[in-house]
Amino acid sequence: MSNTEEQKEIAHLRSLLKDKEDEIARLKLLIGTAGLPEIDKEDPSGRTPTAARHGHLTKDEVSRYSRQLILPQVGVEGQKQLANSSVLILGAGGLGCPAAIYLAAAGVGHVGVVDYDVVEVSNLHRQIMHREASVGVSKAASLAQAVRSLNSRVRVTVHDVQLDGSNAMDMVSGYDVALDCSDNPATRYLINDACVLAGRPLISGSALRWEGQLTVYNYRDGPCYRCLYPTPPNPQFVTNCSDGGVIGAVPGLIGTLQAMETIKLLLAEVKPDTSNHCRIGPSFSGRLLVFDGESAMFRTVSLRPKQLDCAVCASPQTRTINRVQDVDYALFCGRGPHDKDEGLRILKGEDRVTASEFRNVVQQSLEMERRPYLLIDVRPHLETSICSLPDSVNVPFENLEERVDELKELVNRHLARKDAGQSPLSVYVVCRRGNNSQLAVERMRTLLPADWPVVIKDIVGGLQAWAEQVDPLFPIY
Ligand SMILES: Nc1ncnc2c1ncn2[C@@H]1O[C@H](COP(=O)(O)OP(=O)(O)OP(=O)(O)O)[C@@H](O)[C@H]1O
Ligand SMILES: [Zn+2]
Repeated sequence: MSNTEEQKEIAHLRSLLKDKEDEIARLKLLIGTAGLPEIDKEDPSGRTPTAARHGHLTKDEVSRYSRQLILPQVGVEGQKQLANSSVLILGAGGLGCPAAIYLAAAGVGHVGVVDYDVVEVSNLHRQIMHREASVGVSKAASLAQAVRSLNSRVRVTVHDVQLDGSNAMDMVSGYDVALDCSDNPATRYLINDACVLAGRPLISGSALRWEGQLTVYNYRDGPCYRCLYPTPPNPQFVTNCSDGGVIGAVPGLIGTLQAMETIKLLLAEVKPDTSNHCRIGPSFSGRLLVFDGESAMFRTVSLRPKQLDCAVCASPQTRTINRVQDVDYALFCGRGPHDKDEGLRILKGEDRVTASEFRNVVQQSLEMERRPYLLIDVRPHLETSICSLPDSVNVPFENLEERVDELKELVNRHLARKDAGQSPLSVYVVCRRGNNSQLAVERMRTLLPADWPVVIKDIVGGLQAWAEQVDPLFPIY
C-alpha cells in the first residue's frame, strides 16, 4: 500500500470511529445520566448489576431494539413501557398476522392470540405467518409459534377458542389493549362492548377486496364502535374475504398500521419527560383511515364523536348494556358469531337435490346417452372460468332478469329436444355454496311462465358440496 493510500485508509477508519462515538454519545443521552450500564460478563442473563438495580435494558435488549431505541419518542422509557405492556390480538388471519409480528418484533412483553379456526390453504396468500406445514393446525398456535421464533423474549398466550359472551370480559381484561383483527359484525360488537366495559382501547382494522380501514375505538374520550354503528348492517350486505375476495397486501398494510397505532398508544402512556417534547399517541381515535389499493389513495375521515346515548359507552346510569353475557350478538347481527355460518335455508327439502343425488342424475344420463335436464350455473362469469361442471350454462344470478329472454329460449330449446325425455323438464341450479342458487330458483319460478312443464331445483351446498361429496379433484375456492 502506498503512503497516500495508507493515509486515506486511516482517515476512513477515523471517520468510522467518530460515527460510532457519536452514536454511543446519543445512546448515553437517551439512557440518562447514568450512561450505558457496564456489562457484567459473569451474569448469564446479560442483565448488569446496574441494570438490575435501575431497571435498565440488558445488552441484548439494547442491541435488538437499537434502531427504534434511538428514536426520541421511544428511548429507554418507551422500550420498557412496551416490554411491560400486553396486547390481545383477536383473529390470527390476514390482519392479525402482521399486527402480532410487528408488535412482538418491537418488544411488546405479552401477546395473546385468539382464534378458534385452523389454517387452510386458501389462507396462505395473505395470512403470511402461517406455513404450508401448518395447514390443519390451530391458527392461534401457528401464529404464536411464528411470534416465538421471531422474539423469544415475548410471552405469548394462545387462546384457541371462539371469543364469545362467556369469555370476552376475562380475555379483554387480561390485556392492556385489544386489536380487532376479526371479520364479522357479531364479533366486532362483542369485542367493542367488552373493551368499553373493561376500559380498554380497541384498535380496529378491516380489509376486503382492494380496500382497507383502520380506526381506534374507546381511547380516552373517543367514540366506540357502537357510537358509530348503533345498529348492525343487514346480513345480506355483509361480505367477507371468502365471498368478496381480497388482495393479500391490503390486510398486510392495515394489520401493520394496527401495530403502529398500538405502539403509539402504548408509548403515550410513558410519563411525560419535560426535557423531551416528543409526545406521541394514536392518530386514528375519532378518525377513520380508508385505503383504496386500486387507486393507491389514502383518505382520512373524521368520525362522529362519542354518543351520550350509546348503548354501551354512555354513563352506567343510562347505558343499556352492562354485561356482554346478557347480549345475544349473533341474534343482534342476524347471523352466527363467525363468518363460517351454515348457509341460507330458503327452499324446502323437496325443491333441492344433494350433490350425490345430482351425481346419480348425471350418471343415469350418461348411461342413457341423453341429457334430460338443464344445469344452470348462476355464479359470476369470472368464477366459472376457475372451474365449472360439464354441460352447465352460465347465467349469473345478478343478470337473471335482464337475460330472461335468453333463459326462456334456453328452456324452450331443451323442452323441444328429442332427447329431453319425459316432461316435465328438470332444471338444476348450481352456485358456489348453495345460497344464491336457492334465491335463483325462487326468481326463476317468477320469471318463467307458470304453465311451462319445468321443475326447478337447486344443488345443496353448490360446487363446494360437489367437491366434498362427489369429485375430490374438483377445485374448491
Ligand atoms: N369470535 C371469534 N373468535 C375467535 N376468532 C375469530 C372470531 N371471529 C373471527 N375470528 C377469526 O378471525 C380471523 C379473521 O381473519 P381472516 O378474515 O383473514 O381469515 P378467514 O376467516 O380464515 O378467511 P376466509 O374468509 O378466507 O376463510 C379468522 O381466522 C377467524 O377464525
Ligand atoms: Zn359508544
